[in-house]
Amino acid sequence: MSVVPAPAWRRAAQPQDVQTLEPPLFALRDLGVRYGAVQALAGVNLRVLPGERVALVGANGSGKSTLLRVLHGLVRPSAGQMRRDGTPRVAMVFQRPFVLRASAVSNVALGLWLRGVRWKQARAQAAAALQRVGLQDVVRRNARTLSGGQQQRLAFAGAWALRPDVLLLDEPTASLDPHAKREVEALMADFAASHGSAGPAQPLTMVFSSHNLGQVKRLASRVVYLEHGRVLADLPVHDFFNGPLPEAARLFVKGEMT
Ligand SMILES: Nc1ncnc2c1ncn2[C@@H]1O[C@H](COP(=O)(O)OP(=O)(O)OP(=O)(O)O)[C@@H](O)[C@H]1O
Repeated sequence: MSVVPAPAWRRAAQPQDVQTLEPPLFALRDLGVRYGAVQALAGVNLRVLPGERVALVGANGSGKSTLLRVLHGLVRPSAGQMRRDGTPRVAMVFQRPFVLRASAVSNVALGLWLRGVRWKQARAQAAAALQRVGLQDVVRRNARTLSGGQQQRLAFAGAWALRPDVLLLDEPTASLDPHAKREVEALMADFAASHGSAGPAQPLTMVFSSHNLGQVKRLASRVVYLEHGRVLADLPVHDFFNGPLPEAARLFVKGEMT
């Protein structure tokens, strides 16, 4: 009798199959999240390793934002558990970043000040972060008057100023025009090639949600496909786009690519 190997996506969905010497930054086991009657995540098993660039894909309402919020610690699981290795610094860029009616530099500095950095130092770090994202010419502009793309870069500066080990991005280019999209994507690639708070030996880890599968192909090292709060496929990016997929994921990819 010949033994037919399980499809790659089925094997990859089993966390015990992931062999690595490195401890995962995040290890989620049978994790579930409920918002009242809504089961936003169910039975999620996921390990995120240092330096990975994980893309979360799936239809609206499949649980991508919730998963990012769990990783950030903003949403508590209602079932299962999440383990974190050590205390990585985690920063998140939200889908609709909140922008204060204040200068760009004050917007970024405020995030640092709220974490205990003195105001003068916070402003200096904020200015450096704005430079990092190419906003050095609008440091003193009222942030509300910045374009959509600039406001998104402002949000990136806010995250960058925290010197994160893990960067979580919720549909970072969703509402941007093509030019701004390209700029923000270039920034994501640039950040992905950076390192965490411990220096060059510690590559930055990125987890982002996206409906833009071209972007996923360009930026991700691994793709997690969610449907109705469950992980249906968890594959290296090449396998996700070239290998066999569960039917629902295959149809999703086909639909999003057209
Ligand atoms: N605060 C909340 N209260 C109640 N239900 C919520 C809340 N946040 C999310 N949900 C529900 O949980 C499910 C998962 O939502 P989530 O925002 O995580 O999905 P998503 O994949 O990020 O969607 P999108 O692509 O539209 O951003 C959806 O059914 C959503 O309506």
